[in-house]
Amino acid sequence: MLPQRLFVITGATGTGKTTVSHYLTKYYQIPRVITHTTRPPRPNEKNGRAYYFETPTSFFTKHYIEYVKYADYYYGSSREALAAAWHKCEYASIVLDTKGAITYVEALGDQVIPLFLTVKHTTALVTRLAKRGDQQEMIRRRLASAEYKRDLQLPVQLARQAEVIVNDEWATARAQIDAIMGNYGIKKALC
Ligand SMILES: Nc1nc2c(ncn2[C@@H]2O[C@H](COP(=O)(O)OP(=O)(O)O)[C@@H](O)[C@H]2O)c(=O)[nH]1
Ligand SMILES: Nc1ncnc2c1ncn2[C@@H]1O[C@H](COP(=O)(O)OP(=O)(O)O)[C@@H](O)[C@H]1O
Repeated sequence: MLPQRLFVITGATGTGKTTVSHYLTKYYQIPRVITHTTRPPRPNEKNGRAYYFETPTSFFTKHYIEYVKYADYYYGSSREALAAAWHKCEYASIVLDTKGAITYVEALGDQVIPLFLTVKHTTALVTRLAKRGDQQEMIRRRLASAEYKRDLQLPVQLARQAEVIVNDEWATARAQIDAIMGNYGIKKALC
């Protein structure tokens, strides 16, 4: 049996984690582990696709590998969702904050391939979040949070394994992702 591997996509808000996850699904058929959150959906976010959207009560009825509080909302990833993604393909991806990414590296070791996303100038992030349709108050709270500031830096616990992707220009970031996939022998339309 082939080893199961997990691309853990992490980095600060707006750096392109969701974009990368969608790219891996669309062009490499790598399934994404869907996580749970108490955050309200943004425009175009559908329940069961972007997240499982939960109430503060329903959130705590699930079984989590880990969960975090990020800028006032809870987010958690379940063992069942990871198993479901690995059932489809020996590679899967998950989008996590850096705290969650560290938990996964500690739990799964070299099965985890962290992809740390960053940008050269954080001013670009504000524009991106507004363009994405995030409400102004949400952007303000998000950028003022300790979690946002923390996630701008690559944590030391991820440094050995992480691929750092500077996503200023999508064409450049995409080429780097294609090169990473190539290094793992992953071809387009893998599963
Ligand atoms: N630890 C952990 N982080 C999660 C989980 N689901 C989502 N996140 C992270 O929570 C943070 C906030 O997510 P979101 O509200 O969608 O904002 P975004 O980063 O602007 O797309 C991001 O860093 C996500 O990667 C989870 O199950 N566990
Ligand atoms: N290289 C890029 N240049 C400009 N806009 C981008 C780039 N990468 C992603 N975006 C856009 O920026 C917004 C935030 O990206 P997203 O993938 O949602 O980030 P995250 O999941 O890290 O919060 C989205 O509207 C996305 O389409």
